[in-house]
Amino acid sequence: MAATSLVVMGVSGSGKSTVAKLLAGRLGWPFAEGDEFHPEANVAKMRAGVPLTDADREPWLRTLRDWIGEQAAAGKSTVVTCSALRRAYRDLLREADADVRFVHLDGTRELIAERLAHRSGHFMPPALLDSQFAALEPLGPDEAGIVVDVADAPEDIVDAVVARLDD
Ligand SMILES: Nc1ncnc2c1ncn2[C@@H]1O[C@H](COP(=O)(O)OP(=O)(O)OP(=O)(O)O)[C@@H](O)[C@H]1O
Ligand SMILES: O=C(O)[C@H](O)[C@@H](O)[C@H](O)[C@H](O)CO
Repeated sequence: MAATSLVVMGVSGSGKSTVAKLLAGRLGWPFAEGDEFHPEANVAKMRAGVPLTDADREPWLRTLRDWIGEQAAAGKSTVVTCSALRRAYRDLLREADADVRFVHLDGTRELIAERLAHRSGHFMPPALLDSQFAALEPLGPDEAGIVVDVADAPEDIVDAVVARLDD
């Protein structure tokens, strides 16, 4: 049985880091913060308020895919944060030799903008939120994964994900 990788996805500020760290702790699975896999040029671009292009994201997605694959080859299931906004990005991550499933943190622009307005110490400017929603393609019915509501508390979201792991 292949190892699983749960990719916690959604727009900037949807709570990926918050939820994924809790989830990884609960499951005891290795965790990767997708933000840390960006080439320096991508971080500089986002910091400057410029949305990433498909070409910018491709090398980043490849390194994440490779990390998932390496862990799976060692028999380890993983939790990863990655915005994974477009289906093509998720297709790339699914190339990993693992059971790759997505957890979409779904919420309104209003709620997420409000949270971003109160977050400090992060390179991603709130002004990029509209571009994130513009790029977002929700999970298709044929894509393995679940959608959770970010209005719920992080612990409740983790409970919901764990409860559905055996689906
Ligand atoms: N379910 C939640 N309820 C209340 N506040 C939350 C919830 N999830 C996250 N937050 C808060 O919202 C802000 C954004 O969360 P977080 O940094 O985890 O998002 P992110 O998706 O990882 O963002 P980015 O993609 O920009 O790194 C943080 O200040 C966090 O504390
Ligand atoms: O695809 C993207 O535009 C990026 O991945 C962003 O979403 C950031 O990495 C992150 O979510 C912001 O901190």
